[in-house]
Amino acid sequence: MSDEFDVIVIGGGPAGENVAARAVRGGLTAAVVENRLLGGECSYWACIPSKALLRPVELAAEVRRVPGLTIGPIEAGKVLARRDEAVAHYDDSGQLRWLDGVPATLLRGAGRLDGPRRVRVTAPDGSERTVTARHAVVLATGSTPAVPPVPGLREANPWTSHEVTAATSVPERLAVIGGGVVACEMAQAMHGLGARQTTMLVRGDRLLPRMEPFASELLAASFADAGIDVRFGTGAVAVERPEPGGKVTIRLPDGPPLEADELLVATGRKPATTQVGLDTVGLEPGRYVEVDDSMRATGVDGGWLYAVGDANGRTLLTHMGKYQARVCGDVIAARAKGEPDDLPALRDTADGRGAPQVVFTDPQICAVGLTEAAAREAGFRIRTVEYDLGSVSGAYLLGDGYRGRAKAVVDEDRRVLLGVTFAGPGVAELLHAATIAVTGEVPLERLWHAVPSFPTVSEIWLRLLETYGL
Ligand SMILES: Cc1cc2nc3c(=O)[nH]c(=O)nc-3n(C[C@H](O)[C@H](O)[C@H](O)COP(=O)(O)OP(=O)(O)OC[C@H]3O[C@@H](n4cnc5c(N)ncnc54)[C@H](O)[C@@H]3O)c2cc1C
Ligand SMILES: NC(=O)c1ccc[n+]([C@@H]2O[C@H](COP(=O)([O-])OP(=O)(O)OC[C@H]3O[C@@H](n4cnc5c(N)ncnc54)[C@H](O)[C@@H]3O)[C@@H](O)[C@H]2O)c1
Repeated sequence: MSDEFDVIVIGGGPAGENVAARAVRGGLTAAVVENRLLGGECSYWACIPSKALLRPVELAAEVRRVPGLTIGPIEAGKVLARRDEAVAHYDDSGQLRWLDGVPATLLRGAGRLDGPRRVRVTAPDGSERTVTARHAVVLATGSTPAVPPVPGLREANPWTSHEVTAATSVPERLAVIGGGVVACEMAQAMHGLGARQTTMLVRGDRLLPRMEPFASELLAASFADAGIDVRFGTGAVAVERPEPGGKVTIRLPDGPPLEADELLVATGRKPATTQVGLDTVGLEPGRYVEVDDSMRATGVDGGWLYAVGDANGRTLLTHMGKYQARVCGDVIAARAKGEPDDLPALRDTADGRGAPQVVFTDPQICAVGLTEAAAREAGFRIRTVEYDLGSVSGAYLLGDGYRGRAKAVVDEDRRVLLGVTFAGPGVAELLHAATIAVTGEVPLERLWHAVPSFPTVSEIWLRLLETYGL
């Protein structure tokens, strides 16, 4: 096997895989170094299993809202079995076949930079080899869960996103530290699959603090209805678990301690860049790798190092990592061939403006662009419009007691949308229309002619524009 490739990608998650595919499409050779499973965190311990666990919970809630249908308890065992199928039983041979077809080479093992354009790969059997990149090395090593320094927490061996998405049973009593996306999605999944007591310890005053406040409120109301105990302004001050895998006691700032059978820590991520040899190329290990809009790492002589996906910290979402990967693979190919490297498609212009995101809870929460607070902070002259989604015929027909809301943030100087947020059952598929409107900076007067079909939830677009005054 060759020891030289045009491009070497360290990390075979969704971002890394896509860099390799685009570079090969551009006429280059590529190798992907992966030390666990090709497909990355997203395929086995994040997006895919979490959504497989949430789907029946969401569907059961939808069915319960429609009179005339009855539904029994969810059979957690069957849901966990379907999750196992969704993660291909933690076997990446399907992904390998895909990579072979690209075609690109898999180097199974841990990759580490070893000076400019060199990567040392330690195979699972401990053997080592050094491979060289003719044009570029791309770091796509992702991120790992951050565990806060609470006394006793690490020793208690809590669940992180990794363990909860791979759970083989549902704990009777689950405690969750955090109020972000992982905490909300996984608290709902475990509660819906049968946890008898689910308690969330949220240090702030609302769930999903980066979303519009109304979305946080709707979600909190839904959790309260479902019997999830959400406690704001609190957190763990100490954790005890005398028996490995046994009962956990969580000491709180005040009041009696909380007892649980399992504890999930969902307090954000840290970059997986401590063990990748950043020090050999003049960068500081353990930090997000700062990149320019062509995904090239800043501060590295020769401009041969790139970073995509979670590893650069721009936006920790699969679709954004894959978008960056397309930019990166294409720009590397253009530069290698001496072609223009500054075309619009060769720059990341979507990060930093409020990337589209769907939180797959019930209600679903999704948003793109700027929230009202972010737009004000950025100095825009704005007006906001809100509308009750339950008053839209298409939403009403989805089920009784449909609760949802939408909000648009309008740039008053240009009369275009800066951001849109939807909260409600089944709103995820509304988001891409908003993404097109915001990214395309479609004038409201033009948007008026995009007529939504009756009776769909998309009629919310008409109602928002009417509320604005069109
Ligand atoms: C529970 C959960 C649910 C999520 N749900 C969603 C969702 O619904 N939608 C969404 O858009 N995002 C979601 N995310 C975020 C998403 O998982 C990440 O943004 C995405 O996985 C990042 O992709 P990546 O390719 O950058 O990194 P990863 O997917 O983390 O892949 C990195 C790969 O690099 C490998 N690697 C690391 N170091 C080395 C090394 N030294 N040598 C060789 N290989 C190495 C790892 O083994 C891994 O396979 C979720 C995250 C979590 C935790
Ligand atoms: N559906 C999706 O798109 C999806 C699903 C899951 C995860 N993700 C992505 O994965 C990433 C990680 O998710 P996450 O939920 O772990 O992170 P997050 O940043 O969304 O939320 C972390 C939460 O933990 C809190 N927190 C931080 N430190 C704490 C501490 N010491 N004590 C108590 N609380 C603390 C924060 O205030 C925040 O509310 C996010 O960027 C998210 O976008 C996306």
